[in-house]
Amino acid sequence: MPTVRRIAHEFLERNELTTIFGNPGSNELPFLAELPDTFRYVLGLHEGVVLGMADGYAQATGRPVLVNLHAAAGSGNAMGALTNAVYARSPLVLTAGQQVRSAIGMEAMLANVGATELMRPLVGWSGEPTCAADVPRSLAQAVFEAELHRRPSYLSVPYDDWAAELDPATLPTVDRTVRQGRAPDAVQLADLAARVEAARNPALVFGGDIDTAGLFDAAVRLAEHLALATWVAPSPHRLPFPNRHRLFRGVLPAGIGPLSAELAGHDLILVLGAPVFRYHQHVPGRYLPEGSTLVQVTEDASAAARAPVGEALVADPGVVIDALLTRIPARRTASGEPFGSSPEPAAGKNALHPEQVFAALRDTQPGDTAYVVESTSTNAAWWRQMDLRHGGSYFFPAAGGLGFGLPAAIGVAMARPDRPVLAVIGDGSANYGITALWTAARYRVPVTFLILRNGSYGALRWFGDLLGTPDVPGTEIDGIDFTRIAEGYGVPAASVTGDAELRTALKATAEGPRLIQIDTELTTP
Ligand SMILES: Cc1ncc(Cn2c(C)c(CCOP(=O)(O)OP(=O)(O)O)sc2=O)c(N)n1
Ligand SMILES: [Ca+2]
Repeated sequence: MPTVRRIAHEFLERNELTTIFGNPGSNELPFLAELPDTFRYVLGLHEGVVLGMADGYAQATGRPVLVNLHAAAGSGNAMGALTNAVYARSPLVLTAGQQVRSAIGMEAMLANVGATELMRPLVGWSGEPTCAADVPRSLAQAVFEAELHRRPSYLSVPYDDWAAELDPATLPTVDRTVRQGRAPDAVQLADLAARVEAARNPALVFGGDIDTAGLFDAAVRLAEHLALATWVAPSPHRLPFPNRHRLFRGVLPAGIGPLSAELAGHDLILVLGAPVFRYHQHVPGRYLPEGSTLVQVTEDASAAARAPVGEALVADPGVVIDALLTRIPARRTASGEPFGSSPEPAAGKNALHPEQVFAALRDTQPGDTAYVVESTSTNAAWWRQMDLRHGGSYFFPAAGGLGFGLPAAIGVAMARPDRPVLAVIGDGSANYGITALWTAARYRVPVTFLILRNGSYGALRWFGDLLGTPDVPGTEIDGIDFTRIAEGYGVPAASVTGDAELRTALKATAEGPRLIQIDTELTTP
């Protein structure tokens, strides 16, 4: 009779979960034994890195991804990175080994006490089978829960279950398929189209889910068809619309009052694929401008339920975009070049200004480069200088949890070997996932890691001023040499100064991973 392990491997293979991101302990070895050759195990040296790589991979493929962690200690290490995956709506399937059932209550070593509660409220579903015979079904449920709700799930399995033999005839079927469709009905679509048509001055706001769902080009078609001013929702973890498009008006500010002021004059605000909204620094004010109404279209029922303002339609934004394109006559106005150009970059005094660094990226990197960005004081400079015109071009930690950038860049590069991948990482952020450099070297992942070294937690210096606490400790991190750290992990590295040296380094090609360190001037986000 087949073992639980073999049935589980067969289920995972059938559902294309054959890349496992993990860091093992003794509890996990019985699951990892006898892995079929079709599986690929990607080792990360810290569970935060494991989770970040899986998040990048899941975002770049759009598919559920298997993660294998070591009991409570490994699961706990992954929780920071897990907050990003939750808000990126990445369908991760977290599995962790557990002590044998009879040793959990006595809290023997490596017992994951309260395992199903450990990862809540972050995961959507969490389970630990009550017997070996329920492991295959539980694994299937963990996969389908993650895929249906686009929220990580967590499965804890006692390590002696995997070798148990089962009679397949007695098993709940694990070759099920589970699909969902969220198409609004004809009346809902007609109502929405009528509201957009009747609006005097509607505005579009696209969120990161538009890019995750592969709707970047559809968003451009809708904006151009309706000739509407278009924003990106605040705190974007993905770019859903070309940031140099003539209809693009910017990333909305992440304060309640400033966001509302930015949309003044628009009587209908149509939000597609975003929560309403991912505010950040608390700047109170009206949620909407006087006389404005808001309609949110999202697949994320929880985001719809928790919004503080507006109406929501829980539906596939792609279906709604298609419906608006067919139901509303085109309003094409100005023709000509749809894209504008970037302004002259601000110049640094003692080191390069981040705008100069980003202008160098724009001028030297291929147009389809996928950028993984985690440099928290340079967002304004980034959007002023970059010219991103393709879907899947921008990834940022969705919950602002640092340690995403280095690992996620590896995950994106593994998922998309057809696209160049470049990580733009602050010298603060780099330390939270630095062990990812070993994985990049070990698997020869062709990523360029660009470290912006301003010697500080720049964003916190800005927040300190904003919050009236300018003299707080713990924001200076000068003196770190990432080239020597990178070399220690096996990644070739160079430190460059000045624009010309940076451009020369960026134009060079590399077979595997490489790190470039550049000193930059401290700026405000
Ligand atoms: C896991 C984690 N720890 C701490 C923080 C707090 N934090 C920290 C420490 C920031 C500074 C990041 O510094 P950096 O060098 O990466 O980028 P800048 O200098 O451009 O801000 S921004 C921020 O929110 C965080 N977001 N996530
Ligand atoms: Ca910094």
